[in-house]
Amino acid sequence: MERISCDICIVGAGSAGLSVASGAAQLGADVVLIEGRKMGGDCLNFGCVPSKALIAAGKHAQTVRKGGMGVAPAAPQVDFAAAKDHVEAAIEALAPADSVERFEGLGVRVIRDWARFVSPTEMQVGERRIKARRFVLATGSSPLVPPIEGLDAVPYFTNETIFDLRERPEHLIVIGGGNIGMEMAQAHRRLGCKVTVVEGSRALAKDDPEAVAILMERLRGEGIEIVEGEQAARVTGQDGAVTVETEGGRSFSGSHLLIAVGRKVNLDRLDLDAGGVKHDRAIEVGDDLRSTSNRRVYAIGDAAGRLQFTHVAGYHAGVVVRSIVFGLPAKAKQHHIPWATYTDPELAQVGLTEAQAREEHGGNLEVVRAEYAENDRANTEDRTTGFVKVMVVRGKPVGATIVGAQAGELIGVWALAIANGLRMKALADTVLPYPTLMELNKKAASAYFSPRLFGNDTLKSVVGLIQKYLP
Ligand SMILES: Cc1cc2nc3c(=O)[nH]c(=O)nc-3n(C[C@H](O)[C@H](O)[C@H](O)COP(=O)(O)OP(=O)(O)OC[C@H]3O[C@@H](n4cnc5c(N)ncnc54)[C@H](O)[C@@H]3O)c2cc1C
Ligand SMILES: NC(=O)c1ccc[n+]([C@@H]2O[C@H](COP(=O)([O-])OP(=O)(O)OC[C@H]3O[C@@H](n4cnc5c(N)ncnc54)[C@H](O)[C@@H]3O)[C@@H](O)[C@H]2O)c1
Repeated sequence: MERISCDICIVGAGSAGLSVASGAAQLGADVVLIEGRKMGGDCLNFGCVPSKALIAAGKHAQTVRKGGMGVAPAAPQVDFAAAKDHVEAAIEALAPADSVERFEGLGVRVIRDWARFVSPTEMQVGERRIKARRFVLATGSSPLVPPIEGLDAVPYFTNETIFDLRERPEHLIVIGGGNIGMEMAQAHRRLGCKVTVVEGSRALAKDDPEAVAILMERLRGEGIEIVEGEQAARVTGQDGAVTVETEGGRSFSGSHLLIAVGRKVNLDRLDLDAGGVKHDRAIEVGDDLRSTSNRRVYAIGDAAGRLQFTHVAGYHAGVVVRSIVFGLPAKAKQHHIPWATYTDPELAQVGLTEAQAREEHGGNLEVVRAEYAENDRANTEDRTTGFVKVMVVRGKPVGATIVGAQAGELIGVWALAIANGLRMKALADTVLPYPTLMELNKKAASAYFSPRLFGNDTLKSVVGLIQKYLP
């Protein structure tokens, strides 16, 4: 058996693990990186990249279908397998950045196998025993397969298999109306499938209901059947013909089934008990992302059981690099983390929603808005659906919600403001190029000052005096 000693042993080469590996190795630490499946993890292979590529193909088809601005609408000729080639090409284009070669080039020792604890200070990886000063568990998550009656006997897809499907599903039934469910529903609909979403409570329930309502109207307008408040209880059928029955007694039939009901943290292979690492559904960590029971161990990304996004994985990586490599105190915060759902229109959030802000700040809250319908660029491009809504407390933004074109880009300004404690004045004072959608953000910031400026009688009296005496 080979024995390896290192400074940092990272388990999982997804967004979280790779970010720690590259940062720590480039700063001079001796790093071992272990990956049991595919380099790049979920985001590259089964998550963000393939989903955004498929969404882009759907958007293309929709542009043709919709026509407008003098261009005749036409039925798009969709080659579903070619759309999947595009998905594959996007993954291939990005894969070198996550490859063994790149990381070995940075001085990381990469081992392709599964890792498990054998003691609080050692992991076993195949025939190798690894002793490390610090372990970083970045094992990610997998699709949760719920205990729905009959599911074990019916063919179904998850995010790990749906992108390999090369024949267009006639009618895709999606169980779960979260981020995955709604993004995949619209992409498939636009590529020519019938789509039904069966959601147990409310679709996109973590987002602002007013913004979600606008998105739902568009999705339903495109012909997606979205059934809310219907928990899937039983499935029957075979290849090409599946039926979902709900607790409420309704049933929905289609040709293919996608399960998108949430995530399960990958802990099974780690033998956490042997490592003395406390866990429930995720690894138990404090805000420092350090195990509460084994101080050599950190958990980051999806494995930390907090918000599950690629940018959060990257952020966690920065926090632990600071702590492990420099020995400095570091904590992961959550109040400044944005997210976006890449439907059309996009939906994005950072900080508190309006409801959360009302609960937390009561009478101190002011909500300011800007409408896409009043933005010049949105009008020139016929993208007038949506709004920017900013929650402000004593001159500082505490949350922002955007639904509309490029919401995922526009939310960045509010993420910057909240992360850095900027005041609304900073945004109102910024000069932006005209005509841009970004001006929506400035308009919302200006809306905060308008009543203070233009509805201020004292100020008006002062202006009157100045005007009287100015030469
Ligand atoms: C369909 C879909 C779309 C998404 N879209 C977005 C998006 O647009 N934007 C966004 O921010 N987020 C998105 N996400 C979420 C994002 O993909 C995850 O938050 C992110 O990939 C988490 O990174 P991670 O490094 O924590 O885990 P992962 O990427 O899951 O990596 C963990 C790795 O650890 C390996 N591993 C596990 N156990 C062991 C072991 N014992 N030994 C060795 N290796 C092990 C796994 O094989 C895996 O490769 C999406 C997710 C899905 C499913
Ligand atoms: N754009 C993005 O950033 C993006 C995209 C996709 C996924 N993700 C990440 O992946 C995570 C997982 O996404 P997800 O959509 O699988 O989970 P989710 O938790 O966001 O949504 C799951 C939905 O399934 C519903 N549900 C659960 N059991 C059900 C049942 N039996 N019948 C009907 N409905 C049921 C829930 O009520 C919930 O609305 C997200 O939370 C996010 O962190 C991010």
